[in-house]
Amino acid sequence: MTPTGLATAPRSASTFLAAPRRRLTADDLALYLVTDPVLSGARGVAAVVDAAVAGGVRFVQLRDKDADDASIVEQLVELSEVIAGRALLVVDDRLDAVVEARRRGARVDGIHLGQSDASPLLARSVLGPDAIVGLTAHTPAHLDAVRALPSGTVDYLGVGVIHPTSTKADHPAPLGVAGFAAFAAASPLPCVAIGGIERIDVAALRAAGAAGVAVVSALCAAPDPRVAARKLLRAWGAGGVPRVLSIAGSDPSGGAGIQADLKAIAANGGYGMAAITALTAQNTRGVRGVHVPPAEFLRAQLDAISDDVRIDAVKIGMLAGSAVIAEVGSWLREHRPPTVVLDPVMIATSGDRLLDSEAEQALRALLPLADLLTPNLPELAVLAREPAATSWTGALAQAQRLSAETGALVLVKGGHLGGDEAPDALVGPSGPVREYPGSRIRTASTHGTGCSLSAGLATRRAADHDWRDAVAEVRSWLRESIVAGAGLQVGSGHGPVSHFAGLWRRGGLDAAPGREAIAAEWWSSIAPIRRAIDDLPFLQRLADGSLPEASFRWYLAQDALYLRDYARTLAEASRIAPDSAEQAFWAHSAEQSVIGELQLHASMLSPEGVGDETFRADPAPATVAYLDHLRGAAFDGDYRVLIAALLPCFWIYADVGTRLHAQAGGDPAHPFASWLDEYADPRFAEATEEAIRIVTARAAAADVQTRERMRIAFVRSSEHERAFFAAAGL
Ligand SMILES: Nc1ncnc2c1ncn2[C@@H]1O[C@H](COP(=O)(O)OP(=O)(O)O)[C@@H](O)[C@H]1O
Ligand SMILES: Cc1ncc(COP(=O)(O)O)c(N)n1
Ligand SMILES: [Mg+2]
Repeated sequence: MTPTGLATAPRSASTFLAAPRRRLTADDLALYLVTDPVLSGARGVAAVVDAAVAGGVRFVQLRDKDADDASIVEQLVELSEVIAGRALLVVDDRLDAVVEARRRGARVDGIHLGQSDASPLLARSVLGPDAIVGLTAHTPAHLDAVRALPSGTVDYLGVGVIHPTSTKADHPAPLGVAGFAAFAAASPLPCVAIGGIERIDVAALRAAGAAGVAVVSALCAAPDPRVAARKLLRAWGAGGVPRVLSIAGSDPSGGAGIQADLKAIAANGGYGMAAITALTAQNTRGVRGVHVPPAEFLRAQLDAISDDVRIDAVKIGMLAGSAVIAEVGSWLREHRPPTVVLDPVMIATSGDRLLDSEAEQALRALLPLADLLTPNLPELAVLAREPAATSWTGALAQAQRLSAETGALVLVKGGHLGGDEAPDALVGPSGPVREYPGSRIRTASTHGTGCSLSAGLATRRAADHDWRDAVAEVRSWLRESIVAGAGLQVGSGHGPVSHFAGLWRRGGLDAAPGREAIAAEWWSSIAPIRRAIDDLPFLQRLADGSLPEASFRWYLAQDALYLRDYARTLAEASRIAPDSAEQAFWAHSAEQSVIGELQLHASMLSPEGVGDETFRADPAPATVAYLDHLRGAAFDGDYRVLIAALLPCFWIYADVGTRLHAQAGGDPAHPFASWLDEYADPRFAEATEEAIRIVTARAAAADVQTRERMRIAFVRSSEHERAFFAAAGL
């Protein structure tokens, strides 16, 4: 078969569409926010709603007893924009306001009625069969009245109060949890508990049969409603495995598209679902054909999922063409889950087109609906309508413009820059939020890396992680999976990554890589830095003895300044070490730096006696920068990050020292013999091995975020090592 382009198939006999839609999914009611203008304070109700919805609230009731109808309409219009389809919105009591807000284009899903408000029958007939109608109830007589209504008139009951509360004047006698349980058992409709509910009540109310808990002050008066919502949902038992939907194309070879996404979601701890936008006929060598089923059928897949399942995050991949984009956009506007990651797939790793060129404009319109975009450099350029960036700083600036234009965060992937580095950066409207340095892994197993990255990110974010941490964690997982990809032996082109490499190696999701694997990964992380150090003329001429004496003295004077404070950070590591063997090791290393290495420097700098010339030099910028980095790590207070920052001064010196010593041939007449001997000393090699053992053991025992922070501290120190040697100039 030859490439067919992006042909859309005609509606075939096997395509059927049946779509009875339900108003409420099982857990929309789990955490129900009732707004309060006073408790929301100066930040305002809209800000509280925005944060609470970001924290997982899926049901919002606007309640403002004092506002007039015009103000309620205004507020509904504003809240409907803020919510943007991420949650259902109803209003307390005001039927006319719903009608008017809807007329003005607001999405208002329904109404909540008190016993003395308009009748449920009237509300249902005015708002139509798809609207949500809720009713307050707390007595057996209320239940009898509900049973007398035609079925489908009321969707849920708000039942309370559970505890005495100040947010409802003249509330009835509190039911307590036991009273609620008795009421819910007799009710024909789902019952949401309301009234003075705090986090400690949530589990008991769920056990008592509640369909959800409605809260006012627990969210409106919370310092951060997003965090408060997360905690309440966790207490409800909803904080578990995130449900993640991939909307993407199929890759039958299993390396990219939905197949990669489902593996990436599972490997990162999520439950994966997939709605297929297009089928590709591809393998590791390229794409042979693309078949795009009718967009209405994609919509049927999406509706089938969202009618039944609470979706915590969506990852969007291959969209093929504008019809699919329009369908995804319209679905997203109605059901926007709390997390949306959009990987603007345009061209496959093999170079084949996965998006019609005329669909680029339509894709741009979709971007504001995403929370995070993950373009590679060519895709970034297309979206920004600019030529492709040729430098990393250029790419960051381009990403900043795209973020400002779309309101989404942008993860720029430096993979397409070429060279030894494969950095990524998280960029917001005011510039980079965090950069993630990383060396390029030499491998052909990169098919589906972009798909896997974006699906992993949606999952980690939905599991309650900060975007910055989510990126660090997913990168660490993906790098391990890329390294292991070749071992799968799938295909002869760009092979897939091994999504479960970490799991298979150790037989558990939380298991950390072993010490040796960490040492190997970190050492390979700094391969380009080590190569750059080896290429410095300063070190080459130190080895062959041709380095001018003055350059060497300059270097020694800086190194003396460095060692004095390096010894102090070693002592700090000793001070905060959690066990006495490590405490002794760092204390001994501090002592060695002062009495061993520093005395050598002093004797070479001022042969007359210690102290004379040793610390006279002005510290060079590279010296200051390196020491600031170490002191920053010490100040940060995490022992593990501090010792990771201290490690390159052992490891790189032992490595460079041994090789220079070998090059110099152990010649006692060599002008720099005593310096070369010091760092090639077997005792220094032993100390280095011990330092590597201690640091990598701590890394293996650390959580994945700390491990990544350790690795980054290690890479930064290594870069300071290079800059320090380079500063000696020539
Ligand atoms: N050879 C590699 N070494 C290290 N990281 C890589 C390599 N190839 C891709 N990555 C990482 O995989 C992720 C996906 O990037 P990339 O392959 O550039 O995206 P895409 O597949 O969309 O072109 C990025 O985090 C990137 O840094
Ligand atoms: C169905 C499908 N979707 C996406 C990609 C892009 O893959 P990559 O992650 O390598 O950019 C692909 N090759 N096939
Ligand atoms: Mg890609």
